[in-house]
Amino acid sequence: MGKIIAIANQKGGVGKTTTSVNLGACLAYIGKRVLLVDVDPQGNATSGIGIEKADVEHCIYDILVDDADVKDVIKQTAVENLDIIPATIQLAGAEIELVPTISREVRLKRALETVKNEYDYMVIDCPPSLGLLTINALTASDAVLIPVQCEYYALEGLSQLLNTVRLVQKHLNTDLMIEGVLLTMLDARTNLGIQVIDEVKKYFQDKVYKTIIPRNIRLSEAPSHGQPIIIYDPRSRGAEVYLDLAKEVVVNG
Ligand SMILES: Nc1ncnc2c1ncn2[C@@H]1O[C@H](COP(=O)(O)OP(=O)(O)OP(=O)(O)O)[C@@H](O)[C@H]1O
Repeated sequence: MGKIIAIANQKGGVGKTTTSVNLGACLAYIGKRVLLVDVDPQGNATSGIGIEKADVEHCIYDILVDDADVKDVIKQTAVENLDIIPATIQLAGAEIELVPTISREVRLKRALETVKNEYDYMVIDCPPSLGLLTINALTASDAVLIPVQCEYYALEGLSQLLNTVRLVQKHLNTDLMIEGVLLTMLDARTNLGIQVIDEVKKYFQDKVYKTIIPRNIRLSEAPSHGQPIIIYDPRSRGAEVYLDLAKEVVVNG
C-alpha cells in the first residue's frame, strides 16, 4: 500500500510546490512508483512537471466535485515512474462548490484509495490556505510534511496549521502523523538562517529533517522548463538536496 504525504502550510511561497514536484520526482528517480496530486488551483505542480494546461481534459476538480474515476484523470509525466493528477484554475471554484455536498471532507481520500496499491508514494501539493482542499488532503494522507521557509517569523501561523492537523486527527483521520518539518530556502550567507534553524529545531525537535533546502537558482528556473530539478540539472545543489530528502523520507518509513 502506498504512503500518502500532504505537503502543507497555509503560508504562501514557502516551497510547497517546489518540494512536491522535486520530492515526487526524486522518489521516482530512486525507483519508487509515485503519484503527484495537485490540489492547488494555481496548478503550479502541474505545469512545473511539464503538463500543458491546454492538454488537461480532466483534472482534480472532476474527482472532487463530479465523482470522476481517478484512472480517467491520472496522466503520465515525462519522468519515469511519475504520474500526476493535474489541477487547473477550475479547481478554484471547488472550495465553495464542495460546501453543501455530502462527505465533502473525504472525497479525495475515497478517490485515492482506489489507486493506492498502484503506487509506493503519493505526494499532495496543497494550496496556501486551510480550507476544504487542504482538509481533503490531510484527511486522505498518512502524513503531513510541513515546509518552513528560513526567514523572520518562520514559525508564525504554524500553530493554526497544527491546530487544523489536530482537528483532522480527532474528527476525520486518526492515523494522520506529522511526517516532518522541512527547512527551505536557506541563505547560508546570513546569520538569520542559522537562528531560524535553531528556533524551528527547538520547537519541533526530532521532527525536523536533517536535509535542509538551500536557496538555489536552478530550483527556481526548473519550473519554467517544465522539469523537476533531477532532470533539469542533476548536478546542481538543488538536485542533490531533494535526492537526500527523498532518501530520508524512504528511511523514515
Ligand atoms: N530552494 C529554493 N531556492 C530558490 N528558489 C526557490 C526555492 N524553493 C522555492 N523557490 C521559489 O520560490 C517561489 C515559491 O516557491 P513555491 O511555489 O514552491 O512555494 P509554495 O509554498 O508552493 O507557494 P504557494 O503558497 O503560492 O502555493 C517559487 O518561485 C519557487 O521557484
